[in-house]
Amino acid sequence: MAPTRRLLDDCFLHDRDRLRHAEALAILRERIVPVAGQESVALGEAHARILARSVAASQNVPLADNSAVDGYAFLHERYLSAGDGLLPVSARIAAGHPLEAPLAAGSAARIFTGALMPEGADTVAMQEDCEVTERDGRTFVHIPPGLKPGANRRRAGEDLKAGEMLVAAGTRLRPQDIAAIASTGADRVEVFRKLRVALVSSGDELRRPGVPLPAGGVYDSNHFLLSGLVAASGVEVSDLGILPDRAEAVQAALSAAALTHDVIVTTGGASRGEEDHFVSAIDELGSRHMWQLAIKPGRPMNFGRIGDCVTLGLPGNPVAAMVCGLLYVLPVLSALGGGAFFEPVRYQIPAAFSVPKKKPDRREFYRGILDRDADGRTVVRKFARDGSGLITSLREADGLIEIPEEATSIVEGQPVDFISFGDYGLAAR
Ligand SMILES: Nc1nc2c(c(=O)[nH]1)N[C@H]1C(S)=C(S)[C@@H](COP(=O)(O)OP(=O)(O)OC[C@H]3O[C@@H](n4cnc5c(N)ncnc54)[C@H](O)[C@@H]3O)O[C@H]1N2
Ligand code: MOO
Repeated sequence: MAPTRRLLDDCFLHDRDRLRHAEALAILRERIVPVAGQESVALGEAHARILARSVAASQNVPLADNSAVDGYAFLHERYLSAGDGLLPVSARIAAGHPLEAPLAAGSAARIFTGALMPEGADTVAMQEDCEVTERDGRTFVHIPPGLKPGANRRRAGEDLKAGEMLVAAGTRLRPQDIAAIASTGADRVEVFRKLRVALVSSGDELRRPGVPLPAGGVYDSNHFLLSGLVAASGVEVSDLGILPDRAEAVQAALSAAALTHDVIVTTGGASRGEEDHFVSAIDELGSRHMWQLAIKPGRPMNFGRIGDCVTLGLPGNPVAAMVCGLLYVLPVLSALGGGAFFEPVRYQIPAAFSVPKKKPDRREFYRGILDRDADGRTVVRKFARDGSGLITSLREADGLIEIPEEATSIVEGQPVDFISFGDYGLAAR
């Protein structure tokens, strides 16, 4: 039987006693209940929103057979029997201007990409392959041999069939999903309402950029890191600014914010120094579901609730804030907002580095840089410096290298798990 872990109440524990990544995810998955509110939005407003009601295709796409190329349309059977492949051109059909009558028997139609196939034609030859001649004031086209019946014709419903499930409820709408819905003629979708997310930074040392720093001051860079990360998941962000290191001020701000937000994301003040007040504020105002994880960086991460509002407390060190933002905050926002509690894809990539000694019992995340070895194989390098305060490492990296709890060393060439920033839309271009 797995040993039960006690509720962690101090930061001087051994990693063995801390909550593991998988346990933290299990707690989050279990305790997050999606918001109920829904609304109808126009497709133009639907990007990154989470679909609340599944959408089925109301009609075939394409609606009718049409030409895939600019060329000449004809009836395959007749072209075979014509022998020399020479057909008179009896019509011209542009996209949006269908032929009113059937195509004259034994003739071809000049046709353009996307134009409706006329009745009496089933195949199209590309114009580059055809030879056009004028004879006695009439135009003839020579269709090359070897075309299969139905060539270059797009069939009605080949993209979507009427009635087919198109996008399932719970999907975060991507441009290609919205394009598919638009292709069926629907102009609105039912989505979950936007989550209201409050962002709070904490620490007497912090200042917003634009003012001079006092001695010992630090600019609040995490605000911009986290607001960008969460805004990309289609939520409404309110900026609650910087809270001082005073218990009453932190409590007052959190209890007020909890009344008007679905989620409060804090950064800093997450460990339990005397100047760190978030954890005690959550204990005072609501309940804490987890704190102190067996991960590096990100150890002081916490999760709790004040009334109906979920609180996610991220460490102040920027690298830890980003790691926790990607691994915990984004899946929580997705699940709360009606979507999936998603797991990032792990790519197995050979390590171009070695770690002779890793502490067991904790999961470590290094900043990984993709590279090629002498044979052209993709490998992953580790950003040389480990500091949790190095924003540079987040900018240089292509993603996170994830080393599981049980590992005690990494040998060069060994495959390691890689989580790509690109999968979050955060790749450098
Ligand atoms: N005795 C212990 N000390 C520390 C522990 C521990 O377990 N025991 N954990 C360390 C770890 S791990 C981390 S991570 C940090 C995080 O602690 P906090 O969340 O309480 O963060 P702060 O102490 O407020 O700040 C840490 C660091 O980050 C800078 N910071 C804070 N907020 C921002 C911001 N918005 N933008 C940019 N930089 C920020 C802050 O100035 C500090 O340098 O605690 C370790 N200590
Ligand atoms: O684990 Mo902290 O989260 O070192 O940066």
